[in-house]
Amino acid sequence: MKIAVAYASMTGNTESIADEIKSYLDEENLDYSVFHIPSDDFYAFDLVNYDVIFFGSYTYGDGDLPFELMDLYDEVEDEDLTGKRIGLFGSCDSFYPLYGVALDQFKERFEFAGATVIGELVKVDLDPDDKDLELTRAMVDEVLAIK
Ligand SMILES: Cc1cc2nc3c(=O)[nH]c(=O)nc-3n(C[C@H](O)[C@H](O)[C@H](O)COP(=O)(O)O)c2cc1C
Repeated sequence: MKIAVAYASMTGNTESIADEIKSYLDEENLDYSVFHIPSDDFYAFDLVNYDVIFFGSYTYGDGDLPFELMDLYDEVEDEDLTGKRIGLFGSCDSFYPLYGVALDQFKERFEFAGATVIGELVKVDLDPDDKDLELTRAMVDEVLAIK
């Protein structure tokens, strides 16, 4: 099973969730590749190389996608992601009316491309607390179907 953890994070909160996913995968002795977009190149066509993708996005602007994920979002439409299992996570801020909607948009787009988005969307209000990290691990369990 090939696993990727791919995410964008401007101020580090989404990265903290990604770090929890990485720790958990390490504990389970699972191999994975990590992409912090845009420092690491990761395009829509890279998704097809993985069976499982943990994909992280914060929400920006007025319920917008992060700028660095916009091309990927557009190009997912052209990929066939049938059979891919995806878990979505990201930091948001409940101060904003459009709370974490980037994740809803990615869910819709990944499903359009044939992928299965599994478990709850892990929307975290700013930096993750212990409860958020528990929910993150529960999402990973569901996506991997390991527990
Ligand atoms: C200019 C600006 C606009 C934002 N707009 C939203 C928004 O519409 N909805 C939301 O849930 N969060 C919004 N946020 C909050 C970010 O998603 C939040 O700060 C998050 O923790 C950033 O994640 P990161 O640390 O991984 O970069 C906004 C933040 C900024 C600075």
